Order: sequence, then C-alpha cells, then structure tokens
Amino acid sequence: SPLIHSRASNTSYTNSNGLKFNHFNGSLPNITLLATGGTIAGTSDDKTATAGYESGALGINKLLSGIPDIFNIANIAAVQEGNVNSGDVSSSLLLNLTHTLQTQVCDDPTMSGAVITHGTDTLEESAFFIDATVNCGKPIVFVGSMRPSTAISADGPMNLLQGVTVAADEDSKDRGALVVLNDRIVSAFWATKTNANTMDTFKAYEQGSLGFIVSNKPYFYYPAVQPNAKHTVNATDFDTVPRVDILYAYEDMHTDSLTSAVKNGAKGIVVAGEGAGGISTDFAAAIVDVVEKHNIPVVLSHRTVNGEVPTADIMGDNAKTQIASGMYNPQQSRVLLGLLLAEKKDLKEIREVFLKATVA
Ligand SMILES: NC(=O)C[C@H](N)C(=O)O
Repeated sequence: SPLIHSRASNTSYTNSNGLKFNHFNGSLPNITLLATGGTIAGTSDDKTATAGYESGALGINKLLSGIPDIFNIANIAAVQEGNVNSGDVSSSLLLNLTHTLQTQVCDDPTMSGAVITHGTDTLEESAFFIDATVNCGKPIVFVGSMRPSTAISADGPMNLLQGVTVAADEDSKDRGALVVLNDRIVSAFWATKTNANTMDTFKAYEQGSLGFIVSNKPYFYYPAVQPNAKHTVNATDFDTVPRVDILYAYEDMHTDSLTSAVKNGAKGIVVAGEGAGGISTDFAAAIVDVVEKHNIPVVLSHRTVNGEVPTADIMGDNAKTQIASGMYNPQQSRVLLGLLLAEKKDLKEIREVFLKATVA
C-alpha cells in the first residue's frame, strides 16, 4: 500500500519516563527522536543556498510536521536536546545522550530504538562515541542532511524518514549505532564524512555500507555483526571525558603545538601522522620529552582516510612513548582515547584496545 496517506493517530500518550508521543498507535514501534541541530534543522532565505545558511535554526517538531508519513512508521517521542552546529557538540552533551539512551530506550522494554538528528561535520565523532557507550542491541540511528531544510530538494526529510524506518526495523538490531543518509546505512564504527558538500558523503570506504533503502524499505546485505576491533565503554562510571587534543602532522611541523597542548590541560594526545603515522624527527623527540615529563598517552594516527598505523612502525624507543592507532583515524582515536582515560585505563590497557584495530 502506498505510504503517502496520513492515517496517523491523533491520540497522544506519555510514557512512564515522561516521553510524549503526539500520534500514538499501539500497533506501531516506539522510537525516541533526539534532536541536536545541524543542517537538517538549517534554514536560509535563498532556496538555492547549500552554503552560508543558518545551521540549527528549526525545531524538531517543525521538521516533523513536513513529513506526516513518518507517523505511519513509528510512534515518535521527539526531544530537543540542543540545536547547534555540530562543531558545538561536546562530550558532556554526548554523556547526557548516553544516559538518556540507556535509561529511556535500552532499559524500557516498550521502546524499539532511537534516532538522533545531528550536524554532519562531527556526526561521525558522536556516532562513534555512542556506538562505544550504548550497547543494548536496540538500533540507535544517526541522521543529518547536507542541504538545509529550505533548499530545493532538501535531503533532510527523506533522511529522517529513512532513519526512523531503520530504527524501527527488527533487522537493524545488534549492529551497533548506524548512520543513515543518502539512502545508505553505514556502521557508526567505520563511517566518515568524505565530502564537505555533496549528499553522498558518509562512507566506510574499505568496509562498505551495511545496506540501503528503496521506497522506504531497508535492506541489509548481511546478518547482524559487530566490528572485530570494537571496545565498549560503561559510561555510568564517569561524568566527564578528559581533554584529548589532535595535532596534525605536516612538513615543517612545530613541536610547540605539543608542549602547549599539554601545558593547557590535554590529558592525551592524538597525532594525525603522515602516511602510516609519520612525524618529523624533532616532533618524535618532543613526544619522548613530553611523555617522560607528564606520562600522558600519545596515539599516532594517520591523516590518510584509509589504512592503519602499524605497531611495527613504532617499535624501538618510540614504542615506549607512542601508541599506534591501527585503523582508527584521528577523530576516532580522540574519542576512544578520551573514553579510555575516563575509564581510568592505564597505558598498557590503552595500548591493548588500540591493538585490536591493528593488523601488523
Ligand atoms: N551538513 C551539516 O550538518 C553541516 C553543519 N555545519 C553541521 O555540522 O552542523
């Protein structure tokens, strides 16, 4: 039967956690929709603008009102958690989201899953964080858009409809957090934004997408599986994430970026190294100095999109001071190192977690 007809119920319902469903139909799955902002909530006076618009301008209920069909898929409790450009999403917001997802979705047998709307610039960091901290098997789906809500052919409404559909689908369980944009379903563990402007931006180049969506029907290529390298975190044990800075490597790189990061309170460092973790001789010496003085972990990652930093490349003296990121890119390494420091893992334990993503 065609989806485009509105038979959504007008009965509202508030559950025991205070989640309000405006169109409640007892035969549909229950989904919580946590809105954080981004371009999906962006607006512009110019319908052709795909740049220079205002991010995080529209409330989630306004966005939903343009997609009434969504209420035929699931009962939706929409909560405005924030309305920011994704560069302003912080680890404290993510810890709040973790707590909300755990108590209001995981621990409530009447809830099927969750959708999080998010700006795409840092979406992969938040999705990676939540993938590590929320692991009850219920689908947690991140959606965003590349065009603001006012643009001709805005992609947000379809992405949101598809995200809710994926979150409500039994087949989406036990796959970790998911990213749904541009008709594709990608594992949050591997997803990265590969294009600053176009809609076909979220990719897991080496691992591929998990599935796709046609006429609002999700299809998964394989049964549910989790990444071999995945480390799960119990975030109830801490309420802040220590500061971890990313330093980008390049020819002529200066060592004072490292000393100043540590001086200003970084408790861990990720270096976006050249190739398989390359850095200058001076910078390597500066790392030895900083680690000896401050005993903080330094993870060497790669500024290339794909591949790994092998432990074999940082043997000898460097192995005492640097941890190979393996396949984790700098932004994934930062999130993971922050969570490991929050868990109070020591250097040896941190190394072991990164080793799970390392081939050689
Ligand atoms: N497409 C987007 O959502 C970009 C926006 N600047 C954001 O990340 O919030």
